[in-house]
Amino acid sequence: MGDLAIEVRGLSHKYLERTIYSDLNFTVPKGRVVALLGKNGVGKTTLIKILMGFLRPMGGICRVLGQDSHQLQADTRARIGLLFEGHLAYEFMTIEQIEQFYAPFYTKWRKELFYDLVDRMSLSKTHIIGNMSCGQRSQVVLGLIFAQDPELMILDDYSMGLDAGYRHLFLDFLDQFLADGEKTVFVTSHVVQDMEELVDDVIFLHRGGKMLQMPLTDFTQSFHCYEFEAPKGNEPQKDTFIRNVDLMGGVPKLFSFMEQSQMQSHLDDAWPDVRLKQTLPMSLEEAFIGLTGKY
Ligand SMILES: Nc1ncnc2c1ncn2[C@@H]1O[C@H](COP(=O)(O)OP(=O)(O)OP(=O)(O)O)[C@@H](O)[C@H]1O
Repeated sequence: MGDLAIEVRGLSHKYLERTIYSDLNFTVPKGRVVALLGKNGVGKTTLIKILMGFLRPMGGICRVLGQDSHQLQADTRARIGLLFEGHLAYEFMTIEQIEQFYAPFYTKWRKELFYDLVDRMSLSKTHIIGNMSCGQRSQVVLGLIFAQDPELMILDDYSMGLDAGYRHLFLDFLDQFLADGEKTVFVTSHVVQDMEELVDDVIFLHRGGKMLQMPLTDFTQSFHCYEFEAPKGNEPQKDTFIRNVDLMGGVPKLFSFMEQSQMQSHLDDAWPDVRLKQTLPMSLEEAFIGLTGKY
C-alpha cells in the first residue's frame, strides 16, 4: 500500500443519469510515469478532480499518497504538483509576484527552476499574467509546478496552448525531474506521440468507464494492425477479438491483440471470406486510434 502513489478501487461516478465510471480500478506505483488516455469526454478531468478532492466520487475508494482523496491534508497536497486544465487563478499578478506568492507554501521550493523555464519566454518579470498568451500562461504554470519539486505530479493536458518547441522543452524538464527515479507522474494528454518516450504504463479509458492498464511496451508489442481483404459488404465487424475495423483511407485494416495466425483462425470461423494480408507498422497515435476508434 505504501508503494502506491494512487490507488483507485471500485470507483463510481455519475453526472445526472450519465455514468462516467461504474467500477474503475487501477493503481499508480510510486516512481512510475502513467498516462491516462481516452477520447474527449470519457472522464479524464473528472478523475483528476476526484484525485485532488475537488469532487467526491459517488462510490469506491480513491487514495492519493495514502490518504483518501476527499480528505487530503494540506501537507499532503504540498507534495502534489497539479496542472489542472492549464489555468492560473491569479492572473492579476506579475511573473515576479506569482513566484513570491507560491514560494512560502512549499518547503522544497526551487525558484531557479521556475525562472529557468519562464525566462526562456523573454518577458519582463513585471509582465502581468492576464496579458499573456495562452501558451505563455501554461509556461508559467509549469514553472510553478517544477519549482514545487513535488513527489507526485498530476498533469491534466500539459500541452494546452504550448507550441511544439515549448512542448518539447517541457518534456526535457520533465525528463530531468524524473532522473532520480523516485518521482511519480500521472498525466493525461491528447498528444499521444509525446507519451512514447515519457511513460511506463498506459491506462486507456473508454466511454462508460471500461479501462485497460498495461506497460506501454506491452501495448506496442501486443497490439496489431492487419491489412485484410474481404468481399465488399462482407467486411468483418468489431467483436471481442477485433477491437476495431477501419475501412477508410484505401487500405482496409483491423486492430487486435491477437497474433496473426490466431486472428486468421478467428476470421475463418466468424468471417470465412476475410483474409489477412500483412501486419502494418503503427505509430503510438495510430495504435491509440486503432484501440479507441476515431470518434
Ligand atoms: N459538472 C458536470 N455536470 C454534468 N456533466 C459533466 C460535468 N462535468 C463533466 N461532465 C460530462 O462528463 C463527461 C466527462 O467529462 P470530463 O471533462 O471528465 O472528460 P475528459 O475525458 O476530461 O474530456 P476532454 O478530453 O474533452 O477534456 C463529459 O461528457 C462531460 O460533458
